[in-house]
Parts: sequence; C-alpha cells; structure tokens
Amino acid sequence: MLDDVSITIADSFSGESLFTAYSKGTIASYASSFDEANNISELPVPLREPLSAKYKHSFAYVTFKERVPQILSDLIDSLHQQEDRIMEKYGSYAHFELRRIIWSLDILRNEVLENRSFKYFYDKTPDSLEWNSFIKHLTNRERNQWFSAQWLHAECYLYRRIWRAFQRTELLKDFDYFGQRKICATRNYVYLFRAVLRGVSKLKRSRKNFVTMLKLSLWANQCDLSITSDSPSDQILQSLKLYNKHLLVDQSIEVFRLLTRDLHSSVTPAMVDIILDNAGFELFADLLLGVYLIDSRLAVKVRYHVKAIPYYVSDVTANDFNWMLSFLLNSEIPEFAYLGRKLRYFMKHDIFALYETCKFWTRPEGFRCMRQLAPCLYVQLSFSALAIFKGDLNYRKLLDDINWSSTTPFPDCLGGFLPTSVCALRCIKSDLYCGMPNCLVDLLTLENPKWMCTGEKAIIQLAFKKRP
Ligand SMILES: O=P(O)(O)OC[C@H]1O[C@](O)(CO)[C@@H](O)[C@@H]1O
Repeated sequence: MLDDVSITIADSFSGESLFTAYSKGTIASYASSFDEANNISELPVPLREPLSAKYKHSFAYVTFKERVPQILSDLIDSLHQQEDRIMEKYGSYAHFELRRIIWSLDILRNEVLENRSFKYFYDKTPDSLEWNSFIKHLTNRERNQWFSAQWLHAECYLYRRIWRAFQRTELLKDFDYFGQRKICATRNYVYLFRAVLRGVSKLKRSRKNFVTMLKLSLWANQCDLSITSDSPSDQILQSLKLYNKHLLVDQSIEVFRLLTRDLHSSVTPAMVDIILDNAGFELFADLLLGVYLIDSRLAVKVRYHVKAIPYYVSDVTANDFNWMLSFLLNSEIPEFAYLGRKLRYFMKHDIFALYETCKFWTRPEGFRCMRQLAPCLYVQLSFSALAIFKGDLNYRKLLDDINWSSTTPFPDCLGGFLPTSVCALRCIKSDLYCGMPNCLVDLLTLENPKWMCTGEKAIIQLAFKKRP
C-alpha cells in the first residue's frame, strides 16, 4: 500500500489531482489484491485449455470484472424504468415482487464481483436437478466460482440465475426482462429492414445470390445487445463486398455446393435447421435467408431453433419469433405485410417450423454433449441436410469454449458433434477461433490486440457430413 501511495504522489505532479491519483493507486492495489486472493493467472490461456476468467488477459476476465456487473446494473435500471408498466399489467403486488427480484440481482452482482461459489437451485423448475448435479460436478473440481470456472459454464449459469429470480415470483414468471430491449432492437431498425427487403426481394436462385443471403445473415450477427449495440448501415447489402475484407474464413461456396448437390442426391428433399441467435435485425435476416432457401428450392423446409428462457440479453425466444411474425404481418408498410403473409403461409403449411423449445440450448455444456443430454434433438438434426449455427455463443459451444490452436481445422474442434453438416456463421466476439493461418492471427493481433472481441471480423465455416 505504501508503495502505491508513493507512486500516487509521484504521479500527482503529472497534473492529476492527488485524490484521483490516490484513488487510482487504491483501485490498482485493490485489483492486484483481488487477483492474488483469487489465483488469477498472468499467463495466457494455455492451448487446448477451456477459456476462463482465471486468466487475467482473457475476455472472460473482462466479462465478469466489467461486462456482467454492467449487464446486471442495466437490467436493474430497466426494471425500475418499467415498474409502472409492469404494475399496470400484472397488478400492484408486482411492486413487491420487483423489489425482491432487484434485491436478488444485486446479490448476484456482488457474488460475481466477490468471486463467490455458485449456489444451488432450490426452485421447482424441471431443470433444477440437472443444474444442481452440474454445479456439484464443478464443486468437486473446484471450478465452481466466477473466476475459476470455465467461462461458458459461468456465463450460462449467470443467465439461469437471473431467470430463477423471476421464477420465484407468482406474477412475473413469464415476464421477459430483456423483452423491451429486443422489441426496440426491431422497431428502431425499420429503416434498415425496409432497405434490405427492397434489395433482396425476387432474388433468383444463383450461387451469387445464395452467398449474398448467407452473408447478410452473418453480418446481421453484429447486432446483439450484450456486446455491440450499433446497427449496420442501411447500405449493408451494397457494402457486403466491403465487409469481405473482414471475413477471415469464407466457405460459403462449399455450403452452396452442399445444398445443390444434396438436392440431386437420393436423400429426402433438403431440410435446413437454423439455430438462431439474436432478435431484432439478425432474426429478420435469418427469416429472409429461410425464405430464399425455400423460394430458390435449395430447401423444402426450414426449422428454426430458439431459446427456452430470456438469454444473453438479446437471444431469440419463441415469443420473440412469434412477435416478429405478427410485427411484419400487421405492419402498415406494404412490403412488411406482404412478407408477414408469406411467413404465415410458410408456418401454416409446415414449410417453416419453429422447433419445439428445447432446454438444451440454454444448458452450460458444449454441443459435443448433445448426444448424451438431448439425444432426440441430435437425431432430429441428423434428418437435415445442414444445420446453420448463428453467432458467437453457439460457436463457443461448438468448440466447447476450448482455446484451440488457430490452425486446428474447424471439423477437428467439434469433438464428434456432427449430426449433419454444420455451418457456423459468426461475428467474432470472443478470444477463441480455429481454422486460420497463424500469420493471419499475428497480423490481426498486431493491428488490434483486442480484434477478436469487437465483432468486426467474422467467419463462415463448414464441417461436411457425407449423407447416406
Ligand atoms: O450474440 P452472440 O453472437 O452469441 O454474442 C454475444 C455473446 O458473445 C460474448 O461476448 C462472447 O461469447 C458473450 O459474452 C456475449 O454475450
């Protein structure tokens, strides 16, 4: 402490007030004592080790040190702002339930900042037992704290804890606490939806147009509310060529070949599964991709997969999916209403399907555990010609959140998860990647050491599965 004060005084001659310099010194000393007390490592994440906040220079550390406390503070603020509307809808007793929820979220926020151990779930929800046996497994391996657990496990546990705070109430069990932000993420982008819809309507079947629709769905992934909130420009279609320089791996042509070859093979007509990520513009782009696949006869059916609970701030739930359909159908904008009628027709005739909500998508494990934990889902995906996984969180689950060598081929990182051919459309928002030359990673890191956490770069990767 004394050393910090002496540094502080020395710094103070650099124009900072003594108090500011002192408080910086105090913060620095607090941070270092936190790191020491919690065995935070200064080393880089070892290769083939899971990402974790126990590594100071990882995005996981920043996530629990800064991002998650902010996400929880923003959620508490949002609940305060919505209180009148919530009481109007659910009754005045909701006031007391909101108090209790906010108190729980505040406790959760402190648990993260103080690196407390994960708590068990004592609610009556169906997956509590599964979660508790998972937490017990982590406890046995001393990986049951925010800054010792695998990043993926801790972050998924966070959103299950938030959901539990609402499940303990009587009135607000079904309240989507991220819902307002997801609705705004649609209503604020109408100009963008309109520009894109004009640009893609009546696209004929061609390799070029397929690639355009796939890349539109990819770049729409930049719009999520837990890390980036800026929307792409309404010139996104025209600028796809400019975005190409940020596309680090592009297997879009192989994806097109897979679908066209599949249509000529003996297997049943092609069905495509899209495992969704964010509501708002990304969901809109994913619906347009599905429409293009059907209209161009690249698929005869598209199934969409959503989250069972409000997740990672902007992930799509069944309510969000249905809200988007009715938003378009009831719009006064003619082209939106036309698209809405088309989507209603597709849903009615099982050309589009909203896959039954499955808890597996909000479990903490990576996708290599699907065969064991959700065998029916694995079998269902195997009936498809292609499963498209959107976004960074799904990518982390495909790779089991392991720090692979950047040159390891994408198929080799899936741990045997290959129910059908798997395509990842991901804007890179976390420090894990694969299937890239070392020199590319070195160059990007030289340009911006944090390049992998901005969502500015992206990949389109494919793991091909030969169908019977
Ligand atoms: O919506 P996406 O693409 O899954 O990305 C959002 C997520 O990316 C991360 O920053 C890293 O996975 C998460 O912490 C964040 O919530």
